[in-house]
Amino acid sequence: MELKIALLPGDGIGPEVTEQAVKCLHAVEEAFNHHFVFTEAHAGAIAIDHTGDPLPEATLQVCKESKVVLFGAIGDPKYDNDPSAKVRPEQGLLKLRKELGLFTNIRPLKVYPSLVDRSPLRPEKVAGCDFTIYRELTGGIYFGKKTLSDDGTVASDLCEYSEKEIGRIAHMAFKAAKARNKKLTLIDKANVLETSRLWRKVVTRIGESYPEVALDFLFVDNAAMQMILNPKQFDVILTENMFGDIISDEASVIGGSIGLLASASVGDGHAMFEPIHGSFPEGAGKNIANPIASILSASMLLDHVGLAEEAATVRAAVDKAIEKNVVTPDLNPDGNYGTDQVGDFIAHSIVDIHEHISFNDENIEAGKSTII
Ligand SMILES: NC(=O)C1=CN([C@@H]2O[C@H](COP(=O)(O)OP(=O)(O)OC[C@H]3O[C@@H](n4cnc5c(N)ncnc54)[C@H](O)[C@@H]3O)[C@@H](O)[C@H]2O)C=CC1
Ligand SMILES: CC(C)CC(=O)C(=O)O
Ligand SMILES: [Mg+2]
Repeated sequence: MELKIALLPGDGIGPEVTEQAVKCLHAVEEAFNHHFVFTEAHAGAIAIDHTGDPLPEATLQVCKESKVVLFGAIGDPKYDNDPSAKVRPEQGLLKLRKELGLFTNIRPLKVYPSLVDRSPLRPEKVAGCDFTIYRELTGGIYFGKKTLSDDGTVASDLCEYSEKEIGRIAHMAFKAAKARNKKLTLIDKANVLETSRLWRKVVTRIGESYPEVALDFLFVDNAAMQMILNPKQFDVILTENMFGDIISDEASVIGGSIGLLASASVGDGHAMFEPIHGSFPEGAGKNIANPIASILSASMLLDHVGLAEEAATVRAAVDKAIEKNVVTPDLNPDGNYGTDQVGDFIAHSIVDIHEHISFNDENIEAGKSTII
């Protein structure tokens, strides 16, 4: 298959982890005889440095002309430490999500058996934990009107949702739940927020078309607690933009590190794949960032374009690295493996696994840590 991939490494550790994902995609090309055409472009702080714009028009064009986008991370302390900055790296990412119509962000969490002891929670609480978060990505408070009074003492951010915005992601989450363990939990704050009450109404109505899926509701404060008390109760979580952002970082520690969590953003036709973490500026240039979230994002990309066996092979190679403890310091502070070495190991394993294992429908499905 010939496939056009837009590559936006971004800032901080973004380029380092994306490099490993590209290495793994090259290994897939070699093993399966595909041809991937990468076009690299700037986004985030690096794009501001070059053009003054965190999402230059040329970058947006590259993304629109490619079948899929592989994104690293954006963000830089020089903007984080300057609250008065008018142009910020994060605006580029938000605009990109909006422009590409990526209204659904899928963030799967799976606890690897060999990492159970890395979780800050007790092993029996987390062993076997496997759920997926469906986070709305192009609406809500991140996109609402912002105001700041002339004297700078009063600010506001508007949170707005329409039935249409809620309905389209709700259908995707119900379909995912139907294909998984048939449970959907809507996380909201319907005891306080009007937007949350609209979410409940729309999701309840849509739920009638999915009678096999058990729907329940949790207020977000309780959900944050339940995530730690009993994470195995979850199957598919559906939530709005900001709650999903927060809950998914919290969920990531269950599995041992945020450096393991990948995501797929889909919607009107375009699709983008990125780790859930940020640019981890303190880790940049030190060869310590975990590349697995980026590599698993690449595996979600392969699934998305119909290359299921290739995606399963990447996941199997990641499983092998984790089982053999070929992991970065976030998972093994006493180990000897950096970002590069983990990327090399997984890339070599992809070729090796392809030579020795033939995936059928059953074992492809068994590695279902990705799209649903
Ligand atoms: N999608 C994106 O591009 C995102 C960008 N950001 C931006 O990133 C910058 C830093 O934000 P933070 O709040 O510090 O979040 P962050 O996700 O970059 O880092 C938080 C902590 O998570 C750990 N971590 C993150 N990625 C890791 C990896 N691959 N391997 C090992 N450990 C990892 C580190 O301990 C780090 O201190 C900010 O400018 C922020 O706006 C934040 C979140 C998402
Ligand atoms: C930096 C934000 C725009 C995004 C974020 O934190 C995320 O998508 O997880
Ligand atoms: Mg986030």
